[in-house]
Formats: sequence, structure tokens, C-alpha cells
Amino acid sequence: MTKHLYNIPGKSIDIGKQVSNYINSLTKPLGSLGRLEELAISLAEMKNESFPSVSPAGVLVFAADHGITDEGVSAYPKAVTEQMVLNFLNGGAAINVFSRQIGALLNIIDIGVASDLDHSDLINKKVRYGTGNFLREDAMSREEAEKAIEIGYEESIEIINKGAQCLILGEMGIGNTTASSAILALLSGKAIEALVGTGTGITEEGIQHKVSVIKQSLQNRNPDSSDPIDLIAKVGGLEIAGMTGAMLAAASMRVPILVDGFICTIAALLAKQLSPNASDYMIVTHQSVEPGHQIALSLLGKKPLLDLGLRLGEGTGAAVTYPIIQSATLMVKEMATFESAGVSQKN
Ligand SMILES: Cc1cc2ncn([C@H]3O[C@H](COP(=O)(O)O)[C@@H](O)[C@H]3O)c2cc1C
Ligand SMILES: O=C(O)c1cccnc1
Repeated sequence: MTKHLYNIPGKSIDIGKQVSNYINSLTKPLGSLGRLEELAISLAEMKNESFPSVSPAGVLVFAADHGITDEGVSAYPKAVTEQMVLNFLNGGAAINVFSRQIGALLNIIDIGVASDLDHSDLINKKVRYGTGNFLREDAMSREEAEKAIEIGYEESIEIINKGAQCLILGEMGIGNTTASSAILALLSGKAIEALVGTGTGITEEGIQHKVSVIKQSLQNRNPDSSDPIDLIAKVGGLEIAGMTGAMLAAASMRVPILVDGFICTIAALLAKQLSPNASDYMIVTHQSVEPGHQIALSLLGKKPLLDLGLRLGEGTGAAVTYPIIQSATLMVKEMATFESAGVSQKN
């Protein structure tokens, strides 16, 4: 793994203190903008700027297939991954709608779809044609896991260089809640039953089957939970690895990361494992319905901003939360102070 992935600066605590004092001089009762105030301070610490901007957001959606779908772990067929990539490229998916709404830059990356796709707007970075079925074989080699992380890293640098001031990571990969649950079981040490959920909408019986597939897979593969590359290679996914790499790049460039739901949080945990400072640059946008998400968030040490009952992925929860994060930056930038507005301060 190339060294630069680990080169992440610490947050600027001094700037945070300055901004905190400045927020207290704005025309509102002390602390009355609650978590918006915390967000404004965090963003300043991340960007090392008193008046940071998060506009425009950059959205990267990584798409890849999962061999584990052969075991019947998703409510939808594997072919939906490819079909949804075409939907993204035609502008019809939820993430397209929300990206347009917030004026975001949006890139769709094929990092491992199991078929050949041809579209001028598709970024073709296919590492392999989907992962192996990890019940029977490793999902991928270590080299492929590292390559997928590196691709995510490069795509992130590219969209940041095009002007993205914060980063939203999305994913598309039928079967990826199974891979994510397998990784989380190892990272958390929790019972698999406690963290497996419905994904795209499997039944209670389907959930039991998914649990037994994960249990058997973990016995068969026996990944080393202290080695994130081994986790990805044995039971992970190419799009998960891509998101991990993208987060490491954003953090290294002091660009805030808007973490989406369950799958994205698993990528965030892997990024944190590779480079602990990475989590200083993460804002968790919402609470996913997937039961594993709460467990993953407690490992990440973050509290989500919203709970909208979402269980989609694609980066959608992060995109719909973006305006709130933007509000935090505009509050600091545009509000008057007690002094400038001639408003009396607290008795
Ligand atoms: C039409 C459609 C669009 C989606 N967009 C995201 N996902 C989400 O569902 C998948 C994970 O769930 P599971 O592990 O149960 O397959 C991922 O592709 C995820 O991004 C979708 C799923 C479907 C069916
Ligand atoms: O929260 C998520 O990321 C999620 C949940 C279900 C299906 N796909 C993604």
C-alpha cells in the first residue's frame, strides 16, 4: 500500500476555539443553534479556516458486483447493479435527483461491475468482474483490494481538484449489505444475528439464511480483523474499498466527508483502521434502518444528524443532509454580531 494514504493531518483545534468564540458573538442566545454550532466548529477544524465553504459537494458513486449473491442473500437480482449504473448515467436514480437539488458534482465509477458497460459519462476503473463468492473463495486478492482503494483515492483527488469542497460517497452493489455485515461482525465482535438486516427487503426467513451464509463464510475465510486489507480481500467488496480510499484522500486534503448509511459507514471504519486521523474529517449524516449501522457508528464514535428511516445507500442520505451542513457554514459567514447589529447582549 502506498504510503501517502496514511498522511492525514490532525484537526486545527485553535481555529475551532476561535470559531466557537465568534459564534458566541452572533445575534442569537448562546448555544441556541445547537448542533449547527458544533458542525460549524468541526468544519473549521477540518478545513483549518474560520469561514469554510462546503459548496459544491462532490458525489462519487462506486459500483461493483458481489459473488455472494449466488447464495440468495438479496431481495433483488444481481443484474440490478448494472441496470442501476445505466439509470445513474441517465439521471433517473435517487442520487441523481438529490445531487441536482444540491448542485453537486456527480461521478459514477465502475470499479467492478460483472459486465461490460459502455457510456461516455461512465468512469471505467473496473478491477475485476465482481467479487468471488466468499462462501467458497476469497472475494478478491490483496492486490485487487489495494488497487480498489487506490482507485478510490485517485477519483477523490480528481473531484476535489475540480472544486468539490466536501465529499459524499455512494455505492451500488447488489449483495453489499452481506459483505458489510461480514466485515462488521469481525470488527465489532458482535453476534451476526444482532447486525444483519433486511437490505433491499428480504423476509425474516431470508434474514436467517443471510446470517447462516455469513457465519459459514467467516468460518471458511477466517479473515484477520486487525488487517483491513485482509477483511476487504476475504469478505469485502470493490465499491467498499473504493469508498475507503476516497475517504483517505479527502481526509488527507482536509476535505469534510459526509458519511451516508450502513455500507458507507463500514468503508469509514476501514479508513479509520488504516489511518485513525481519517475519522476527524467525517460527519455522519443519518441513521440507516440496517441494525448494524448503530453498531458501526458506536465503533466510529459518531452521532448521526438525522433519522429519516432511510435504507437505500447511493449516498442519498448524505445528499439530503447536505443543506443542513451548508446552513452551519452560512450561519457563521452571514449572521451579524451583537456589536455590528447593535443588539444588547445577555444580562
Ligand atoms: C433498485 C435498487 C436501487 C438501489 N440503490 C441502492 N441500493 C442498495 O441496495 C443494495 C444492497 O442491498 P442488498 O445487500 O440487499 O442487495 C446496494 O446496491 C445498495 O446500494 C439499491 C437496491 C436496489 C434494488
Ligand atoms: O444504509 C445503507 O447504506 C443501505 C441499507 C440498505 C441497502 N443498501 C444500503
